[in-house]
Amino acid sequence: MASRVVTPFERRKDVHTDNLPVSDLGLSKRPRRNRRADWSRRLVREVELTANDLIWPLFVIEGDSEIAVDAMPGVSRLSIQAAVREAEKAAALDIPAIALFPYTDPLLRDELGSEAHNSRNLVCRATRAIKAAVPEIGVITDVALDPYTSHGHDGLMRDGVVLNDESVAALVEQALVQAAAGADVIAPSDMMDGRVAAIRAALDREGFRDVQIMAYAAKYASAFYGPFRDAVGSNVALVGDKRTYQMDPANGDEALREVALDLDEGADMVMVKPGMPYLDVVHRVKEAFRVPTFAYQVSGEYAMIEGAARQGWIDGEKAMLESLIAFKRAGADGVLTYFALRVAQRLKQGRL
Ligand SMILES: NCc1[nH]cc(CCC(=O)O)c1CC(=O)O
Ligand SMILES: [Mg+2]
Repeated sequence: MASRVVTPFERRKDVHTDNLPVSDLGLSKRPRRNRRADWSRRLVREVELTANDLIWPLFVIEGDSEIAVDAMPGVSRLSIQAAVREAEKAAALDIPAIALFPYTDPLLRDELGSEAHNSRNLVCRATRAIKAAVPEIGVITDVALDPYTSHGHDGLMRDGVVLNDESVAALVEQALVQAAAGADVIAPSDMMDGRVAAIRAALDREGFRDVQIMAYAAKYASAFYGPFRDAVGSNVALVGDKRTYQMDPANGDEALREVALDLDEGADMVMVKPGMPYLDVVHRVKEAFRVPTFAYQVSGEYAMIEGAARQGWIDGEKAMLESLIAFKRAGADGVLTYFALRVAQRLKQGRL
């Protein structure tokens, strides 16, 4: 992009500095030298954001109409046909992958989350339609029962307890129908122990050896998921909270243990979630394991930036870009972000 020649505000005639006393600290080291000109700032820049860093989460819903997500201005639940069109747009802008999340009809939700392993469910049909129309884009599907259970939890429940091993069996079935529908990447977001190994074994057994696993390895019990739960309708019913399986926000070392387990069990990529409040975790994971590491800028983070921007309280475009470059600086190889399309459009136009 051509950089315009502008008079630094220091040298503008209308800014009166005549009365300032001259002073010289005699410094030999002046970090500001590298920051004086746009060309120099670009030259010393350490990390860059490109379309290749982006994964775009999309919400899908049955029927033909788009339904706005109240707490995520600018985000809607899309029909399968609309999701196909958005996937086409994303591919044209070189976004490598999209991640699908369904709003399931409440009538299809039950105690067992049975709809999760219906091979004709919304996510499976959306995956088939997108892979048929836009084979070049990666499709990531979420493995967890919360969009399908009447109680809103990610696993199966008995006497108020979210069961681990029983849930893993259900998650394996869910992963298999997604892989059969053409998902390129299975992304377990449920935080049950041992689910990566179980899913890997089942995928291999059923002929899906090349289907990748992106593990939500360090997923925290977070208030920043609020708008997402509204979007997929899992908040209405949610009994209690998810602190018996999602991580305590106070823990960092534990994230390294979780990531080590998921890698050991066969995860191809790992994720830290949420994003911005957990950049230290992203950094530690990348430093410790040097594996493909992703961060999820979750719904509540999007809502904070976009909500404040729409009020005119912050510059939304700048806050969006700053938040995303921060993930790269922390060591993330990529970011799941609801801003993906907007950022990719800007990158294409060279407006960064
Ligand atoms: N297992 C479901 C799931 N997968 C992704 C998100 C959150 C994504 C977001 O907030 O954008 C959640 C919500 C939750 O765990 O309650
Ligand atoms: Mg784990």
